[in-house]
Amino acid sequence: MTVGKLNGWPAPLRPIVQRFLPHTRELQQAVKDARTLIGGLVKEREALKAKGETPEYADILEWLPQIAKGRTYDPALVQLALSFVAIHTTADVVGQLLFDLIEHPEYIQPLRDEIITVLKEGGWKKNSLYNMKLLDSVLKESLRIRPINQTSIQRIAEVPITLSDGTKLSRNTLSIVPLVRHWDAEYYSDPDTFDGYRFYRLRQERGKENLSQFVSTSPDYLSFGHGLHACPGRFFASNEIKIIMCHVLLKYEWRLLEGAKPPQVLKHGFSLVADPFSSLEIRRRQEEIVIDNL
Ligand code: HEM
Repeated sequence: MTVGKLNGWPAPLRPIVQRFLPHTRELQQAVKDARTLIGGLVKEREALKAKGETPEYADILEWLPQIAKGRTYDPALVQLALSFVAIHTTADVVGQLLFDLIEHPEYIQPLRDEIITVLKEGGWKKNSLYNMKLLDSVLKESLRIRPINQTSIQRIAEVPITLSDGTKLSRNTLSIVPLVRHWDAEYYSDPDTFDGYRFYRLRQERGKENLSQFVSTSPDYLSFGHGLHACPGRFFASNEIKIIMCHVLLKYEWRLLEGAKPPQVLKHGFSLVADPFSSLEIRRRQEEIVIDNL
């Protein structure tokens, strides 16, 4: 939003305007707060290490020095950037899925049945999440039809390069890869129709099991990018979203407020955002099995 507001100003004025816009001032304050919090944590750890104590932390603050290999970095900015790419994406995917299931309630009972069967058999194990194949398929279909961005891959050529089709890119050229295949009948039959079983069926086909999972990427499915820089957080996101949906599906029912307009995807630049203006009514239901303590 803030970038959008700033881009409304001519480029030479932006360094000046950014000091006065309420949105940018708020963000600058958030960065300051993050530096105080994270800087404090870094100092605390340094003090412990100086005393000879070597507690083990498995987090980005500990990994950063190894990754940086001597380059300078701001731990607060790294943490903020990571939180941004990890949280808003996951939350948006869950939000969109709730809307999709309102539009396609026929998937709700089969999804509940699958969750109950799998969790009864295997409990909360990673393998159980793998076995939620309909949930995996519904999620993948939701993110196929409505990815979080129309262009998942964006790159700047650091050196002049000629692509395999002969296209020449000069240094500093920005290239983007649009997700057009997601909506192309050559790659997906009836591409505009939400088919929650689409990838479930493909997983049954010999040789397509691995290609058709939520976390799989390919030139035909770019919601997580593809190749060397494909989203490394997608495995975590997949497990996280499935666990959230197990709780949501078994414990709640939801619908749009009476008379509300169907949710509209908000287009913001290349971003596609689950309708932030839509309100839902949510009601607790009696779950068939208690999943909290499995
Ligand atoms: C459903 C949720 C998510 C979606 C749809 C998503 C999508 C994406 C996309 C499209 C990219 C760009 C890939 C490219 O440039 O080729 C990306 C990169 C990245 N994502 Fe995610 N992401 C999600 C969740 C997460 C989570 C939970 C984390 C961290 C825990 C994460 C960490 C990252 C990082 C670090 C990159 C940069 C990778 C690189 O440049 O090498 N993402 N993600």
